[in-house]
Amino acid sequence: MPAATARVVLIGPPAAGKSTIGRLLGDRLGIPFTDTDAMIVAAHGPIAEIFRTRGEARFREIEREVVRRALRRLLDRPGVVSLGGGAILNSGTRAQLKHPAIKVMSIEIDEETASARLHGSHRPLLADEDPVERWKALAEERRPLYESVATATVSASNDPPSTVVNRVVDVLTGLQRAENYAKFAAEDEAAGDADGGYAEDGQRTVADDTDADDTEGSDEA
Ligand SMILES: Nc1ncnc2c1ncn2[C@@H]1O[C@H](COP(=O)(O)OP(=O)(O)O)[C@@H](O)[C@H]1O
Ligand SMILES: O=C(O)C1=C[C@@H](OP(=O)(O)O)[C@@H](O)[C@H](O)C1
Ligand SMILES: [Mg+2]
Repeated sequence: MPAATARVVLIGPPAAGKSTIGRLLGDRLGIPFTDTDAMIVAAHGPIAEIFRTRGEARFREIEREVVRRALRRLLDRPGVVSLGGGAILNSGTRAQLKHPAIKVMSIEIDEETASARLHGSHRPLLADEDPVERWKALAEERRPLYESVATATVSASNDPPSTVVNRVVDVLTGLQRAENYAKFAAEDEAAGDADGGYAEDGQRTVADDTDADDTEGSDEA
């Protein structure tokens, strides 16, 4: 995955590991990491406090502004941005996430994993008698929104953060390869190479050092 072009956003329900995985991914790729909740806390104080004194609607307004800036900056330079679980509730945020330069990784966990991670959680939306039930309802309700903006989905249940990061890097590498191939094919087409580099019998006619030895009739065979 060439870090120079990586623009990655992590979305998903609370406790999926967006903040944890995002930080490790930024380190791995050597590009800046931004956690929009941390930016909110730095500017406005603890999230639970914002919910308590100003209400969820005001929190969502503050969140939208912070996310808008973080995603704009992501277009100026590579980076990893972890959003809060509810950021995708905003249609403007969802529209920004549709930018083709941005890869949106939806981090998924199952109910058992969430249950193991929610003990002692300070998330105001899960400060309920039954936080796991509340989490399930939130995750289910938001699922269509996560799916509507996700470039790919990565499972984070039952695996340590390092494994999840590897999985994200693998997905990003695959996406990059597909993009490079599409670019190559488009350039090839534009250059007027009507057979796309293949002869009628399917043999590659463009020089390619990776499979030269496998070519039937090759001098080296
Ligand atoms: N893959 C993982 N395996 C085990 N624990 C994890 C993993 N990812 C995150 N955690 C833990 O789960 C909790 C929630 O992680 P966090 O990164 O804050 O999630 P999010 O930002 O999605 O709400 C934290 O205590 C974190 O240390
Ligand atoms: O799901 C949500 O609506 C929220 C998730 C939290 O972030 P994490 O998803 O990082 O826990 C935080 O933004 C706030 O408590 C609201
Ligand atoms: Mg987080």
